[in-house]
Amino acid sequence: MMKYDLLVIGFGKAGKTLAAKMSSLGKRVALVEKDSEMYGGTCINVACIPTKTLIQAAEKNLSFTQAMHLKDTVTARLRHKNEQTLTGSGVDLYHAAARFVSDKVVEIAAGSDVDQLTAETIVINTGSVANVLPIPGLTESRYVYDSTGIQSLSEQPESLGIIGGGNIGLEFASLYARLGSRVTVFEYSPQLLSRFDSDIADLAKTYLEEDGIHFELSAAVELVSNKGQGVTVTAAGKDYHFDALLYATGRKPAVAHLGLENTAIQLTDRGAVQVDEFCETTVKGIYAVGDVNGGLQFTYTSLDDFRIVFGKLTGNSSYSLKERRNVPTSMFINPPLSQVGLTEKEAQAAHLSYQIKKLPVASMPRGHVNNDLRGLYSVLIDPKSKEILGATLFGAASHENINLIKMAMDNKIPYTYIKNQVFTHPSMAENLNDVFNF
Ligand SMILES: Cc1cc2nc3c(=O)[nH]c(=O)nc-3n(C[C@H](O)[C@H](O)[C@H](O)COP(=O)(O)OP(=O)(O)OC[C@H]3O[C@@H](n4cnc5c(N)ncnc54)[C@H](O)[C@@H]3O)c2cc1C
Ligand SMILES: NC(=O)c1ccc[n+]([C@@H]2O[C@H](COP(=O)([O-])OP(=O)(O)OC[C@H]3O[C@@H](n4cnc5c(N)ncnc54)[C@H](O)[C@@H]3O)[C@@H](O)[C@H]2O)c1
Repeated sequence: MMKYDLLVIGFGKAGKTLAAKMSSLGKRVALVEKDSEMYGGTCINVACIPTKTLIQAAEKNLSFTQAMHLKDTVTARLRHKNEQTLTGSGVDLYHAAARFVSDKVVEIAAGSDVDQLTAETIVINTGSVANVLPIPGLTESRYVYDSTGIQSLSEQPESLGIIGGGNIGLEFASLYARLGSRVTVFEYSPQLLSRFDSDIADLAKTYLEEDGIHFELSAAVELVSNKGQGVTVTAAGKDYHFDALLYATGRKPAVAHLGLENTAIQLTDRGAVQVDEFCETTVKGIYAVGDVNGGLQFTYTSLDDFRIVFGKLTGNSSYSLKERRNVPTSMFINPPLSQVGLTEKEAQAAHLSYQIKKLPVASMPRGHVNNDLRGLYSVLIDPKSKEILGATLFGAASHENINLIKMAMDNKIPYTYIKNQVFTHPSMAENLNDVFNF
């Protein structure tokens, strides 16, 4: 049995970064990935990078075929680069499925080849998989896809149904509508984007509708079936016919087939690997990072899990999940919708004293240069401490500018600093002067 200092299961963001870094410090490191088409992990192969490449391509008016080709080129390039970086740093890469047979022994299987590895430190980084709701016909019907399947269609669907109006559902709705498909989104909740303040959520819905997307809210899909051509969705007794159907109703930690029942590793009641503030599981020396540990499901939070585990393994435990705060988000609809800290309704629910200011993109010079006046930047401050409580930026460049606000919040930089900061012109960022001008 091969013995390593560190064994990483899964080629995810946290795991691959940790593996390369520990190897560069002279440790013996192995990484096991079950699918060679997933070298580099979910983000670069079937998630963030391909979807944003497709969105960008659609915005440049590329055809469906051109957009798909560009996406395949980009992901293949990154997959190759990730493999080279990992093996180039001295990590032993195993193309095999990993499964625990005991706390510190992992069986790796590639076809009929089975081997065992052991390591002092083991890191589980197996990601997540799409939730499959128990809707009759969902898994049995043809032309039904999850977020991975919908990225490899050979032909553009003229009509696309989407179950779920969250991150994945709305990003694909926006993408396919821009490519020219007729899109209908079935969302269970009575309000779209219910996490956001209602003015922002309503504005986003209006823009998505202007792009041709149709919404069925409070929709409980009862049945998916194949009647004649394509796929049929039945909701509230009514049939809707599509060429293709995407389901995007959340993702759950990938723990199946990992053999955790052979270990003392506990799961949470939501099926994630239970971890402490250092991402350590209930077995000392075994860590779980990224989507599999039940935290926020973003590439950048997986990377932040790496920082925590790397610190712990190298004798610096000053940063942990307890210190993580103000995690920003960006949803890549058109224009992008970004958020950090509190929304107004959250500030109200917490009975905080706050002031809010909103600035429409239509009053921003760069909005006119872009010839895109859609959106609204909205910020919340504490009038006493002058600290920023939160921001929702809906409009061009929001996915960049939200990171500036996060930095100010983390460092308790008062809003007055941004109000008076010198920004380049004409930029979207310069409008932070005005939106923070309380
Ligand atoms: C369509 C889509 C779009 C997204 N867009 C964004 C975005 O724009 N920005 C963002 O920050 N996040 C986005 N996300 C979320 C983001 O992709 C994930 O949070 C992130 O990739 C999770 O990374 P991870 O480190 O948990 O592991 P992953 O990157 O998921 O890696 C896990 C790896 O483990 C492998 N594996 C699983 N089981 C085994 C086993 N038993 N043995 C060996 N290998 C195994 C898998 O094959 C996989 O390669 C998106 C997700 C999806 C689905
Ligand atoms: N830009 C980004 O950062 C980005 C993009 C895509 C995905 N992601 C990550 O991937 C995760 C998973 O994305 P997701 O969109 O699958 O999950 P999600 O939690 O964002 O959205 C799921 C949606 O499905 C709805 N839903 C649940 N059951 C339903 C039903 N029976 N019928 C109709 N609608 C139903 C929910 O109300 C919700 O709106 C996200 O939480 C996010 O962390 C991030």
